[in-house]
Amino acid sequence: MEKAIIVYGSTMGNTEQLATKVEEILSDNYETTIENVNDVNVEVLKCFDLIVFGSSTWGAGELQDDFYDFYDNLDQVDLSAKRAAVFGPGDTAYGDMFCQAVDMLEEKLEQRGAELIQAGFKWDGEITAEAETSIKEWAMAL
Ligand SMILES: Cc1cc2nc3c(=O)[nH]c(=O)nc-3n(C[C@H](O)[C@H](O)[C@H](O)COP(=O)(O)O)c2cc1C
Repeated sequence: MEKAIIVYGSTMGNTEQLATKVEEILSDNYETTIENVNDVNVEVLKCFDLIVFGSSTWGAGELQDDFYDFYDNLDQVDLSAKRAAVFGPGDTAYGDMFCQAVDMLEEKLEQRGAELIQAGFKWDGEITAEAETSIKEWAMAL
């Protein structure tokens, strides 16, 4: 069975909630690992076929705080031959900065050689039952 890792950063629990739904779906087809970004080193990514990052957007279009060191350290790993995808909640009240962390992580993954296999999942507002259904559908295509 192929291996998938979900690495998430979450200040108030919204991204974490989405991450658990992604894991629920991926565990049907992958041997899955789910990690808070605070508890994981970039080196571990080498062991997985599919890499999924989840980050909310904070400040003005910035990564979730816990993601910064990990994001910088991604420059040290070669992710070619890895498949990847990114998700995150945000708020369209932030205009052009809506879910910008998703875009930043996608860009970084591509720079490191990973293949983005699906457009990022961006959710506006509260994590409702509808949000959970939508992210599960997104995860089914991974
Ligand atoms: C101070 C503050 C700044 C935020 N900045 C942005 C932003 O630039 N873009 C965006 O899409 N959402 C922004 N948000 C919304 C959060 O991303 C959203 O509440 C998200 O669900 C939080 O997820 P988390 O609990 O996993 O951290 C901001 C929220 C706060 C409170």
